[in-house]
Amino acid sequence: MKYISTRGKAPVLTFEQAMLTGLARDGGLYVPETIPQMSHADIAALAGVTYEEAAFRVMRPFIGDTFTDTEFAGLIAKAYAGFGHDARAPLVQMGPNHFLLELFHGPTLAFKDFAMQLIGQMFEFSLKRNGQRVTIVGATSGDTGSAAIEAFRGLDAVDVFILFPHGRVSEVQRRQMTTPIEDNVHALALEGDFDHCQAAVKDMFNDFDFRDGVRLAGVNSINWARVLAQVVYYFTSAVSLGAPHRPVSFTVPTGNFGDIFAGYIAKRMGLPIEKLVVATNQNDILHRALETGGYITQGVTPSISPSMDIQVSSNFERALFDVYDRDGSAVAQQMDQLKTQGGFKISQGALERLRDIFASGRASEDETSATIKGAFAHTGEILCPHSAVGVKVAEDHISDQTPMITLGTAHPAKFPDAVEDAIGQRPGLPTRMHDLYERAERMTQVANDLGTIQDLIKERIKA
Ligand SMILES: Cc1ncc(COP(=O)(O)O)c(C=O)c1O
Ligand SMILES: N[C@@H](CCOP(=O)(O)O)C(=O)O
Repeated sequence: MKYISTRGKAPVLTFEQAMLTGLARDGGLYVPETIPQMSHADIAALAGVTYEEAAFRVMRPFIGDTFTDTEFAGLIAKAYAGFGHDARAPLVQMGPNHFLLELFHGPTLAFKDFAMQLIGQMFEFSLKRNGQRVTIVGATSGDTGSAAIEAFRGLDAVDVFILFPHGRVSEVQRRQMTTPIEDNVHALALEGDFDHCQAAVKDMFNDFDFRDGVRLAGVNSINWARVLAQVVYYFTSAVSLGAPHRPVSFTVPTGNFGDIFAGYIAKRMGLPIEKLVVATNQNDILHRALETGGYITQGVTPSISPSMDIQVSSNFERALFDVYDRDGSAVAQQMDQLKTQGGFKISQGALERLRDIFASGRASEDETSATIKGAFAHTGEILCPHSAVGVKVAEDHISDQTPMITLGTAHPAKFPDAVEDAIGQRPGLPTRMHDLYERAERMTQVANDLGTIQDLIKERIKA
C-alpha cells in the first residue's frame, strides 16, 4: 500500500513513513493511492466479533508490511485495553431510528482516544525498531491535545508539544494537558485561536530546516493513521444495526473534517452509508461551503462546543482531492487561495459530487443547549455540547427508512458548565480522574510568533 500527497508533488511513502512524517513536504496530506474494498461477505462477517478483531480486519489492508499480523493485533489489543466499556463504542437509542455512538469511553473521554491510543502504540513500536527519536508538535482545540499527551507521556523516544488556544478550551481539557508530570510533555498556551495553532504547526512542517533538525512528527488528523483508526467504528456501529443488509446514515459533529472523512473512507471501502451529515456549530464554514460552494473564512467565534471552533478545516483538502479527480495541482491552487485570499470557490462539478455524499446542517448556541435539555428529558442521556450539535442536525435529517447514527464525540464531564446551564446538573468525572481539579498545573504561555515557538521547542529538546 502506497500513500500519495493531495498536492501531488511529495514523495510516495509507505504506511510507516506516512505515519511518522505527518504533513507531506509539498504542504499536502497523505492519502492511500487506492482504497481497499470490503465485500458484502467481509462486512457481514464483522457481526459479533470484538471491536479489536473488527479493527484488525478493517485496518489491515492499509498497513502494508509495516507490522506483521501478530504485531498489529498485539498493538490493537494494547490500544483498547484501557477503555472503560467492553464494547469500546456502544450504541444508545435516542429515538425512533436514531442512535448515539458513544465514543467517549477512552482514557481522555473523547473520540480522539480511538486513534491516539493506537498511534501511541504504533509510534513506540516503529521508533524502537528503527532506533529513532521524534518531536511531536500538535495543535488542539482541546481534545486532540489531551489524547496525544495521554498516549505519549513518558515515552523515551518522543517529546510532545501541544499548542492550545489560551483561554478557549474547557478547564477539564486544559487540566488534562497541564497536569501530567512527565518531562517529555509540554503544554503551550498560545495567544490566538485554534486556527492560529494549526497554522503554526503546518508552518513548522513547511520549514524544512526546523522540521529535519528536530525530526518533527505530527499527530493531528493531518496524520493518515489518525483517520484510519477512526474508520473502524463506522463499520462496527453500522453492522450492529444491520449493515451490509441495510444502509445506515451518520451525522458527525465536525470541525477539522477528520472524523467525517473517516466515514467517507468507510463508504468508499464498501460500507453502505446513505448519507454522511456534516454538523457544525456557529463556526459553520463547512455547512456554508456545501450550501453555496464558497469556502470562505470569517474568523472563529467562541462557542459552547469549543473543540469545533475551527474555520480552516484541514481534512476538507482530502475530500477535495477526490472530487477534483485526484488532481493535486487543482487542490494546491485552492489551498493557495485559502492562504492568500481567505477562501476559494469550489467548482460546480466538484460541489455536486460533494453533495452526493455529504449533507450538512448547523446548530446555534440556543439549539445546542435546548438539545442537551431535550435529550436528557426524553432519554436520560447527558450529551456533551458537540454531540448535541450532532443530535440537533441529525434530527433534521432522519428518514423513516434508514437508521441514523450520530457520533457522540466527548463525555459531558469535559464541558460541565455548558451542560449545567442546560439541565441544571453538573456531570461528574469518572472516579479515576477524581483529583483532576487538585493537581498542579504546568504550562507555558506563548505569543503567536513562529520563531519564538520554534526556539522554545529547540531549547526544550536540547535539555
Ligand atoms: C468533542 C469533539 N467533537 C467533534 C470534533 C470535530 O472532529 P473533527 O475535527 O474530526 O471534525 C472535535 C475535534 O476534532 C472534538 O474534540
Ligand atoms: N477538535 C480538535 C482539533 C484538532 O483536530 P485534529 O483532529 O486534526 O487533531 C481538538 O480537539 O483538538
